Amino acid sequence: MRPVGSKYLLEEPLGRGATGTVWRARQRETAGSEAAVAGQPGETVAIKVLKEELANDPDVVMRFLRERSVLLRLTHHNIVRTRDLVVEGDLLALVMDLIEGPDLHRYLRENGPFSSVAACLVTAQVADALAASHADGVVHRDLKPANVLLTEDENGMRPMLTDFGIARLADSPGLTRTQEFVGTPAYVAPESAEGRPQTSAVDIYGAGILLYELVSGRPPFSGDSALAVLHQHLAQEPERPAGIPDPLWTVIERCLSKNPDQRPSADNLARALRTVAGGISGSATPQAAAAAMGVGGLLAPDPTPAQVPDTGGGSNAEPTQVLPHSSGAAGAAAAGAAGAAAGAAAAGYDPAAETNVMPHTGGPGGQGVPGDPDAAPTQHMPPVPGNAPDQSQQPEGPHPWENQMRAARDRNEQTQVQPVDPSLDPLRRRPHRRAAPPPPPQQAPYGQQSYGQQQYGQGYGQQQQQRPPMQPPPQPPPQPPPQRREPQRPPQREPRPPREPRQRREPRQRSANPVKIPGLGCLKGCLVMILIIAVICVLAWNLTPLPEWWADGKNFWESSKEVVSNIVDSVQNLG
Ligand SMILES: Nc1ncnc2c1ncn2[C@@H]1O[C@H](COP(=O)(O)OP(=O)(O)OP(=O)(O)O)[C@@H](O)[C@H]1O
Repeated sequence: MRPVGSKYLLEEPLGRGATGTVWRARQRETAGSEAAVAGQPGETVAIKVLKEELANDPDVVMRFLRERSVLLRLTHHNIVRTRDLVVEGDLLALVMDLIEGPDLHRYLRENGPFSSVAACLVTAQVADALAASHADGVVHRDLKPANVLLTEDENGMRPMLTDFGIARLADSPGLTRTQEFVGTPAYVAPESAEGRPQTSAVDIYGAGILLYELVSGRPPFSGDSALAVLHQHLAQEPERPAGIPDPLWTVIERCLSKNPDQRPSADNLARALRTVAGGISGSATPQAAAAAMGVGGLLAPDPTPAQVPDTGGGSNAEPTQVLPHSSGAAGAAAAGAAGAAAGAAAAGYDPAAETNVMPHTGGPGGQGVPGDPDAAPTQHMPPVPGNAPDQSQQPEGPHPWENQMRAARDRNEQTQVQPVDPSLDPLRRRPHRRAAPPPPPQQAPYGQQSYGQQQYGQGYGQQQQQRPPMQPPPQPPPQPPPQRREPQRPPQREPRPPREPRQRREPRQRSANPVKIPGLGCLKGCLVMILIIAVICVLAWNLTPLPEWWADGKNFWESSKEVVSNIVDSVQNLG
């Protein structure tokens, strides 16, 4: 069993995705006040340990720390709760509630498609989770059956949406340096595939695909390669599976609109699906059936969808929305690319596979490059020539956070999760970023307002999971006796006021001439100048008639000695 921080022990792997491995783990001791759920010793939890390449990416680390309060406060009846975020040396991990049931992908594989009514009711709960997160400004961006876990409660099967924040953590400039984006081809919205501005409507598209898959057993678009699938998202209408009631098909079609503005809000989707479920069930009343037939009127879009900045999708003011994204290829490029690149990405492509790291729709003839052996279905594709982001915007030199991480690693820190002061966010000043990151989420709401109180005081109130109020954060808990740590840390000092960030200094230029001019304070220069003067004097003495005029033909050394002894005599006489 491997410890994670001082608080958790990894027991056995539950599964592996493109962004990390999920472990069943046990709480070793109660977590400190920095965790959303302190937990009890012996309690079982699920821990997602992020892949090394993510954990080593300073941008991911920065976002991990900065967004911890967003992730920790995202609580809903249908969202797997994130209990804690752990940073320890090279390791980044999310501690979650352990859900014992299967995920929807596995459930579908083992049990086949759902009835139309069941599919509506399951997707309605997923839409509830999306409505809550969108209201908080969080866009999931990787909605798919594998990210919906099923648990049983007194009301039957309850879907729980997980992996919130993973896409946003993984979608790092460090990764997008290679002009890739994170997503799963079968569930990627057209605007994401094309690199157009993204909003919470991408999640509605994902919900539409999920709903389609629940009733038909397969996603609407599939193909031999990732690009072939992306092409269909962009250009092809979904085929209507046999036996789907009209109102349900209306909902699916609206969710799968190519135009994000025509997709319903998550709230409206949930309401519409419940109306459809009520109207198509065997025991439906005529009124319920009529209401279901009029479902189109319930599918109003979100007038203020949560934005995904840096995709061109919104302002940078919202801390919860920063999802940097590299620019992508035009739809036409994708369409043209699909066929040509089909062979490149064909091998091993599974439309329902785990999150893929995908290019922004590669250009014609794109060749696959070796993928990550840890995540076999992950597909890396080359960038489109001419669509590569401006190289001048690439970061140069070490990332400011590298120093902080290195310092943390050198101290061999255990479970240090620190809130980040917005004024200290070094990325705000990074020249390569187009958009300054927004201020980090406020610490104040901890313990003051539960998520449900903030967003759904009345509506979904009874569905909210109330988190126990938290202690005011920043005083770190006393450290456990160090196992590997060398010297004892000094006692906690008063927190310092935020310092003005230092400008990065240009590396010092060495002069082409290593000898400084005398008079500018350089001893070496003085000595060299004295030497030069002495050489000039010797040359002048030997090559000019100076000795005849001045010293009756004596050589340089004799006359020099005479001059020096005269000076010494004069000084002594003066004394
Ligand atoms: N909180 C949890 N409790 C129990 N099992 C979980 C939990 N979270 C994830 N799992 C399981 O762990 C496995 C891997 O999860 P992970 O999220 O890494 O997979 P994935 O969604 O395919 O990956 P990715 O989103 O990175 O592509 C899945 O089978 C999932 O069912």
